Amino acid sequence: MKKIAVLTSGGDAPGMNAAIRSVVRKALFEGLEVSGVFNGYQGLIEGKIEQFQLGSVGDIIQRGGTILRSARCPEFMTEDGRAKAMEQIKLHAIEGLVVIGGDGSFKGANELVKLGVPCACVPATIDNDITGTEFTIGFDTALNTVVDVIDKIRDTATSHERSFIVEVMGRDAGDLALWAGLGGGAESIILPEKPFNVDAIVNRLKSSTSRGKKHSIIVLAEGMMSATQLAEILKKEAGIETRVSILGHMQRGGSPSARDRVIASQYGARAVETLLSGKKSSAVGMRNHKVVDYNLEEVFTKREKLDLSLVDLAETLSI
Ligand SMILES: Nc1ncnc2c1ncn2[C@@H]1O[C@H](COP(=O)(O)OP(=O)(O)OP(=O)(O)O)[C@@H](O)[C@H]1O
Ligand SMILES: O=P(O)(O)OC[C@H]1O[C@](O)(CO)[C@@H](O)[C@@H]1O
Ligand SMILES: [Mg+2]
Repeated sequence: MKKIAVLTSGGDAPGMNAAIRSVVRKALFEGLEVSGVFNGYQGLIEGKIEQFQLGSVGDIIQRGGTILRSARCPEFMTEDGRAKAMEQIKLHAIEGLVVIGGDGSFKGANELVKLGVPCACVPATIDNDITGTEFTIGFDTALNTVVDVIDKIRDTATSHERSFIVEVMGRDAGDLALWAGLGGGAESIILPEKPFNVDAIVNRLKSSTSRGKKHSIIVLAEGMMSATQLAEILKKEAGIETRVSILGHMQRGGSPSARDRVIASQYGARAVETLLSGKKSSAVGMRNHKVVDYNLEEVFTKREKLDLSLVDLAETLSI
């Protein structure tokens, strides 16, 4: 193998830059040529490909977002789109591709594998929703961002003796909401993975009010419902007034946490090693504090269950 390329795809995640740096520098260290593909699969289709040197990834380990830019690319979901991407891969003599992104980006890589392109996938998404790895790049930074915001909301919730609903990203997964709820001391956490029980939430709010607790924070995962919907339900069913705070894209921004930089550095280098070792279709990740690589197919099997005992713990601790 003489030349590989790297791209970032799907929603950006803090730590993607640290992963790009790791891929590029490890590849150069191993004597490979390495190119950066701009704008994800869209850039692959359009041939937005540049050869990288050591200096191309200088001063980026601490930066949020992705210097390669990212995209959601419907054209790549079509055979025609992928055929155009294959022309560029051949034109640039790319023999292996590192795809940094989420589950959708991994599906895209799997399609390229079927067309004969060896791919190594690096999990990077604030959603933490990739089967086979305990942690994705970006999750830790987003978690710290959300907890920081919950702390701030609690100040005003306490001062005004109000209940707040904080809507957290995560697409269909509740990981970010669960960890942020526990870390932020939320009174209730509502997740797509757990049946929604309006009575239980109302009872918790009422019993804490009767004990003199006048404020509360409900953390809601976006995949369950919208915060506005939940506020309406609580108003209609129990006459409970809440303020709504939808955190939105601020959760994807900011300088990556030290932990995200470390795992990004580990994952990126491991992805290059898997390509060099001749593996054609792999993903890297973390299991029991160890960096691993595994067959990409595993990502598309059923997702491990979220540890819902953490919801019970959060509720026990916030009575
Ligand atoms: N089944 C598929 N076949 C081919 N390409 C796909 C497929 N699914 C997704 N992709 C490609 O991957 C891109 C990114 O996927 P998606 O928008 O789901 O984000 P992601 O990688 O899961 O990241 P995140 O969820 O963090 O935003 C898509 O826009 C598309 O170009
Ligand atoms: O940035 P977009 O395209 O609006 O996508 C938002 C989605 O992307 C994510 O931020 C990352 O997958 C999800 O949590 C969220 O549902
Ligand atoms: Mg995804």
